[in-house]
Amino acid sequence: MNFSLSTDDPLVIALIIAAITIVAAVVLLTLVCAILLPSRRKISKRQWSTSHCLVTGGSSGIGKELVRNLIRRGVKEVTIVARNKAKLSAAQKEFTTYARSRPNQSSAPTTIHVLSLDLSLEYGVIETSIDKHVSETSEITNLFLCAGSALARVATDTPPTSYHGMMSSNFYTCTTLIKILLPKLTSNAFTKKNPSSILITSSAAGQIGIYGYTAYSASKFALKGYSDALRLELAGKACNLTIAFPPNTDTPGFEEENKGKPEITKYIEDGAGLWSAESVADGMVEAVAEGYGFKYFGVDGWVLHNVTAGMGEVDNMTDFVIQVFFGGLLRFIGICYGWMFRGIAKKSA
Ligand SMILES: CCCCCCCCCCCCCCCC(=O)[C@@H](N)CO
Repeated sequence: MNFSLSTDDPLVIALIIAAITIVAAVVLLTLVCAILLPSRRKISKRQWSTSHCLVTGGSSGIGKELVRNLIRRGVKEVTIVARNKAKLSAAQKEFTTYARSRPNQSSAPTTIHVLSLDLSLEYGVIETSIDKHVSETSEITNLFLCAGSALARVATDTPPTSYHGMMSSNFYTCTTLIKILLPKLTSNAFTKKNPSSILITSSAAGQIGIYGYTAYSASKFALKGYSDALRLELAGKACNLTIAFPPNTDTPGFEEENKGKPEITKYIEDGAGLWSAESVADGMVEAVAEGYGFKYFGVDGWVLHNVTAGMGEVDNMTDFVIQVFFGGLLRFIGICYGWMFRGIAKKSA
């Protein structure tokens, strides 16, 4: 048979048309996304040097490492918000020394403010305290919400009040501060070249319901729903919103939550590894500096992020291509993991 005869074959012609259609669709969709995708607003080095960062939960764990990271970036002022006065003044002392000893200083050492405040108090009390602090220092330009805690219990072992407790420590701490500071963070003082920023700390357990995290997962999922809705309010405003989904992180809080944690929970979450607070904090600040909407950690985090994309905003071109063209494959992997987790839970039932 010669060549011209085989291209006459209707099957070959159909295949060629199909291939051209698929390639054209991929190119067209990607092009449309490239045009419609809003450009990321980065925070420049110069801008950090004029910023006042407020960090909740900044006296311990990820929040504390995040403060250290901000000092290294040469931010102008940091306010650490936490409950424990003794821990706060210890952190203030430690960080003031650290700020002064920071090598290669191109800007003045960071000023460390502390604000002792129980973020589970009534809204009015918190608002008064924050307003007073701002008037005594300067306007907040970057908000880092790292306060939170974890309870690892199955539903039958979770006291009813612990659901309120988890929402109060992980969710309301964020919504309250954003309510207070959002008008200023979205004011005309900020521009596309000089944006303000908000970081919300969810968890990998805010992307996937993990055995033994009934109350905790719920509070971290709440942050995802909240931030998806809030992101739309920020359209056209020069305020970046980043939500982070860290895996297990080596902190005092993690040691605390491990007491009484079900073995199955430990087994499942161990799969994503144990990260240092320093690397998680650095990843989060870097994501904020780069203007990313979502921050995940490691390969598991990457898969979880793309498989749970749902109706959330698309962050960048890579995510667009992965989610649109490989979403089905990732979902299949997710289903297989689900079967595995179900098997683990069933065996110990
Ligand atoms: C589709 C396939 C994806 C597969 C990967 C699944 C692995 C799941 C591991 C998740 C680890 C979650 C840790 C959260 C820990 C946490 O937030 C608390 N310890 C708080 O301190």
